[in-house]
Amino acid sequence: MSQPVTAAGDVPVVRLGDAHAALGTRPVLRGIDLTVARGEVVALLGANGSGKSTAVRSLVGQVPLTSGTVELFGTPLRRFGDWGRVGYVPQRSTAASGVPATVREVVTSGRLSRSRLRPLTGRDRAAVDRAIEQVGLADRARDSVARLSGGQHQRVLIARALAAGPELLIMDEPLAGVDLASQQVLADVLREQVAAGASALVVLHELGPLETLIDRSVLLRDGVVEHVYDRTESAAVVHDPTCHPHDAAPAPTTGLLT
Ligand SMILES: Nc1ncnc2c1ncn2[C@@H]1O[C@H](COP(=O)(O)OP(=O)(O)OP(=O)(O)O)[C@@H](O)[C@H]1O
Repeated sequence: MSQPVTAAGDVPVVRLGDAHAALGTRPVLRGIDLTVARGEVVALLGANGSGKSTAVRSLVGQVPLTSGTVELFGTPLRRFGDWGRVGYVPQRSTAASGVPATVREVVTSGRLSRSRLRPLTGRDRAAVDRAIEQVGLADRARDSVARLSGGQHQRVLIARALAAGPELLIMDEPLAGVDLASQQVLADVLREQVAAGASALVVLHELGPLETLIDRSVLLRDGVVEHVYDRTESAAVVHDPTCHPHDAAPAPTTGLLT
């Protein structure tokens, strides 16, 4: 299985090693190895139920591993506390809530990991404004999130993740059910973040406008890594009907694979 080549001493920003996890009694991750090198954008692909969300949720401590290791920036998760370095965009359906809050309030909550509960400074407020601008919602900052479209709501979640100035973005299906304009906003934001040195792990069903940004794609099937595709293969894998991650078809056997 190909893994990214990293210079000696260049610690991956994400490392899952032989990760096992269960939801209830059901084993969902069955020995996953996954790394994201510094500056890399990795897509996590796979059919519905293959374990993608569980894998990313294990990285942010929402699903405990039954065995194996999780490291962020070279630190085991249990000792990792520098959450300002990580921007997490959960699946929108799980993040939707009935709590009335404005766009600015939701995005500001993403800054708390940096402000560490002290009163917000001018710098904090500027970071929040910048994140809202990055996703093109400056004119909606005072609106209740309840009044936003699905795509706009997704942009709010992305801005919340950006507010802390993260070095690593972990995003769970950020394109799902989102209009094309919002998909393009995400692509532009991600390009900017990567140009500034950030890394990303993105759960996707389609690469869409993110296609040119993806360095590697990791395909999960039934809780294991089935294949890792490099940059050139990644675009083909989601376009090839024989290995579309939506399909529960057998392992791809086309010329894509090496
Ligand atoms: N709370 C739960 N208890 C038991 N099983 C669960 C629970 N939540 C999810 N599962 C099951 O765990 C498996 C993996 O779920 P997961 O959400 O990680 O998959 P996924 O690859 O992200 O799927 P999708 O593309 O549909 O979001 C699925 O079969 C799902 O039905």
